[in-house]
Amino acid sequence: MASSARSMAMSDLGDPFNPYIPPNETPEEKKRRIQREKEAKKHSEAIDRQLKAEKEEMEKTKSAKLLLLGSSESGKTTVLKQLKIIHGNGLEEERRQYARIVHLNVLTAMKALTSELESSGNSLDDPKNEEHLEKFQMLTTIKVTLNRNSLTVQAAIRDKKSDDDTASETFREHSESIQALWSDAAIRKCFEKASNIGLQDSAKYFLDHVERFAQPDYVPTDDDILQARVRTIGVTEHEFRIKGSDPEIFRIFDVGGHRSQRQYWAPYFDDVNAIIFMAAVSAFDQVLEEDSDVNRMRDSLQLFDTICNHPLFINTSIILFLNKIDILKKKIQKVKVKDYFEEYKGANDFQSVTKFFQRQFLAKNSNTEKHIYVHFTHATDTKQMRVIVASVNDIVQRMNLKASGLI
Ligand SMILES: Nc1nc2c(ncn2[C@@H]2O[C@H](COP(=O)(O)OP(=O)(O)OP(=O)(O)O)[C@@H](O)[C@H]2O)c(=O)[nH]1
Ligand SMILES: [Mg+2]
Repeated sequence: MASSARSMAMSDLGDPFNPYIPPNETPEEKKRRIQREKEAKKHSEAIDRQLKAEKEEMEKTKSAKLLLLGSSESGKTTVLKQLKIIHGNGLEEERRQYARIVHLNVLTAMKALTSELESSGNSLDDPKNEEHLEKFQMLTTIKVTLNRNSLTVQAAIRDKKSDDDTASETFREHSESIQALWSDAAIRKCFEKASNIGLQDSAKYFLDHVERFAQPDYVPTDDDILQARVRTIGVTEHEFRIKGSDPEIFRIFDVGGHRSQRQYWAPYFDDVNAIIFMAAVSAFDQVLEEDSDVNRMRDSLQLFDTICNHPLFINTSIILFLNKIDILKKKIQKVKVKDYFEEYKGANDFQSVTKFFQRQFLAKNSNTEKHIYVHFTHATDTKQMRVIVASVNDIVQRMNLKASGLI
């Protein structure tokens, strides 16, 4: 008897919902009591759930919603990566998955160069490199596979499970040939000449580091990830908490800028606090990948016109990032803006050219009340982006104070 009483007391101690058991409880009373306790627990859980939902809703209304918009390759996802470095948990989550994107980027860059060499009718400078060229040209047949792979890479980053390593295997099989070809003067000539052969802006960065990327234990650095290019498909949402700012939570939406992707933007146009519109100022002499009849800069200007004057964005502030200024600086030493924009009468120097493009964008805005903040950016440079991100944060906070009537 004594031992059973003790064992009962011990089991009571372990149950917080059962602090007291009436003595001489009949089985019927026990059943009712357990039923009551179950209901109390259910009720308390429902209250917890409601409180949690209210807290989430409150945080949502206290957060700032920002859209990253712009044409393809303008640098939207790069800015997002910088935000992860500056205000998030860094790039650890995607670091390993990026190895195959880096490998794919190298393959794609060399593919564009060898195709250009072929169509120009020129031959390699060093005949010893012929065997490497032949080996590389065999890749034509798997180009489709590589493109498909770039999409699965993006899916892999999202759901973090994919062991499809075709790109890395192909890269390692060809890394020696790529290095030999990249050192050939005829290939270098193709690189210097062509700005419209499908070469991504970071092609040189990737081709210069092939040896490091080919190491069996290669893990991408932050810079490798910032330079890597994978086209965004669909729209992705990212949340950042910036301590000490008001609001603290920033919800940032990164969209795909390719023309086929723009149809997916509209559902995200409600309750937007600010738009970061990105345009690559260096792209004035390039055409769209999706339509070789359209100049990239003119496409950006047209898109900016649509966004700026969109009925849902009448009062939405726009932060305009005129990006890739590092590439622009180099490019205008050789390429004349007036060859692509006949209306341009100024000098071909950085100050005059950037002023001209800034005016072109601002002229699209038909609402004089609307604020458009302009920044000249170099999105792959973390140091510069720290300063830019801080000033974007200032703008959003000022907007917030204004909205609350405090200023
Ligand atoms: N040199 C240089 N490269 C940049 C800069 N900004 C972005 N890039 C590179 O440009 C390429 C395209 O950048 P993304 O950020 O992927 O472009 P995106 O706007 O997200 O493109 P979509 O997803 O297709 O809409 C990447 O290889 C980046 O590393 C810049 O300011 N300077
Ligand atoms: Mg992107």
